[in-house]
Amino acid sequence: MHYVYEETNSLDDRCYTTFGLTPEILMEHAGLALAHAVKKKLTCKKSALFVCGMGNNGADGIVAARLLHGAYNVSLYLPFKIKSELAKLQLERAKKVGVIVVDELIDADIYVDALFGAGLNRPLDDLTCKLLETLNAKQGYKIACDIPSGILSDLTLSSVIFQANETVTMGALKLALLNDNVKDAIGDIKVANLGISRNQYETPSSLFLLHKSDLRLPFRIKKNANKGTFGHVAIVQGSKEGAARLAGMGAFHFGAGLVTLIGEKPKKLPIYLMNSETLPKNANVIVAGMGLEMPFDEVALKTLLLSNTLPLVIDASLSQHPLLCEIIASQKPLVLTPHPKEFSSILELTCKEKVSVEAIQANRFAYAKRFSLAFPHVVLVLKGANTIIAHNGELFINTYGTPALAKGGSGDVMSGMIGALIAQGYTPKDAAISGSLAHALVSRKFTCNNFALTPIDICKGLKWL
Ligand SMILES: NC(=O)C1=CN([C@@H]2O[C@H](COP(=O)(O)OP(=O)(O)OC[C@H]3O[C@@H](n4cnc5c(N)ncnc54)[C@H](O)[C@@H]3O)[C@@H](O)[C@H]2O)[C@@H](O)CC1
Ligand SMILES: Nc1ncnc2c1ncn2[C@@H]1O[C@H](COP(=O)(O)OP(=O)(O)O)[C@@H](O)[C@H]1O
Ligand SMILES: [K+]
Repeated sequence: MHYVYEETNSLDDRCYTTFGLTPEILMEHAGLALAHAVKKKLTCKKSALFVCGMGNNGADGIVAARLLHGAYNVSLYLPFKIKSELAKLQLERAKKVGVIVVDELIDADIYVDALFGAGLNRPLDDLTCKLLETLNAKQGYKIACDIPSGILSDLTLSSVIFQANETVTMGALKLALLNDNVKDAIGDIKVANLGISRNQYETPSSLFLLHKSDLRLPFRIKKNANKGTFGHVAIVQGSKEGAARLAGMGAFHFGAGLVTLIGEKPKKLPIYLMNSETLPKNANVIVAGMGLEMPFDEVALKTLLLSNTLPLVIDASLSQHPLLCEIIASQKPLVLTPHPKEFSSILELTCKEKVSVEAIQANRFAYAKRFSLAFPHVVLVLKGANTIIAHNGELFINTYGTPALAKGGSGDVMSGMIGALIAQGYTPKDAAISGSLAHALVSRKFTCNNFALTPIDICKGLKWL
């Protein structure tokens, strides 16, 4: 996993004060990384246009244009009067080496957005939005310098954002690139070294971007084993039977030795899933909430969930029921797996905070972090295009999910998978991280049309991870 930062100015400052680097050294490296990314897409016949703003983001673009000029067909477009001293200096240098400055948005094969970066602290005005719209409408490969213009430093968005195929971000990963609402605008992210290795540039952070290598699959190492070795997942069945069945399949396919659905005998049940009216004695985790329609027998459910010490995975309707407060108050090991609407209910129930889904989605990180600090024993899996696993103030961000997962039932499967890992001895936090990663990575394994993936495919795909 890699650290992620709300802001990187303090990391730049540390380079100056601790390592004796200068803003110019950092900028030369930022420009070099940007030039490198442009060069990869430029053949001798192709052209690149650097659209540069008035600040240091623009200055990075000017440096990159200077580095490429002579060997490649590049030009600069500067729609605003240059403000920053460094940008003025870089422009002077670029002109001295003969970089062409054009006075309109000309056609090119590659467009570089170096208009605004980390300094964008208020929404763009109409004129700039129009400029971005025109730029977005152009054919060609699009590269954003540091952050696509239009994403503000506080994670709010302008009405238009540069739509990048690729973002070359300076020094370290920024949280602003990882919110759900910019997933379509950032393209692939590359992190540029700024004259010092990334390890040295970075300081510890409580925010992490998960990597494939963080996935720990529940391989069976022990040879002298039996089904009991791999745990028993109990899944509470609701009136919508299919949901618990999918969770059960997710659990079984992800290595649980035994899986029992608790409730009336369902009409259809995969042959490997068991059914019981009561909690099996050897169950070691309970998964509940999916398919549970109100009203349900609250007293019976409360007894089932709270009259034992088993860890819980709570999903769907239970996120919206007052019983959740008692579950949290019980201090049992607990994983919550809400989507944003369910998380809105959780916040209202537990923090007495009415927060709309839109407000949550605008800054998922802040709400997830606040909740996890308020309830440090709870692991929150806030689902979305980029799922967040929050625990005691730490956020782990999983960006591997794809829209193939946007289908009824895929969340049920993931809750079952997390239950399976807890049953096999993972801590709730590790189970949430590996369960979420496996769920997302499976969606990338299928080469079928992405509209066709089903929750059952997710279960089946686990065997190929
Ligand atoms: N040492 C440094 O400072 C480094 C800076 N770097 C680059 O510098 C960028 C940050 O540069 P700046 O701080 O100059 O900021 P930007 O270049 O992102 O923005 C320029 C200026 O625009 C103004 N502004 C903010 N919102 C606006 C709006 N809605 N409409 C019009 N103007 C607005 C602000 O006053 C800001 O200073 C980074 O994103 C990165 O690309 C890199 O070169 C690495 C080193
Ligand atoms: N666009 C997307 N990109 C990545 N993952 C997605 C996307 N849409 C949905 N998902 C994932 O699919 C799952 C959907 O879960 P959920 O909304 O609870 O569905 P259900 O309750 O029907 O099972 C979540 O894990 C979510 O992160
Ligand atoms: K930019």
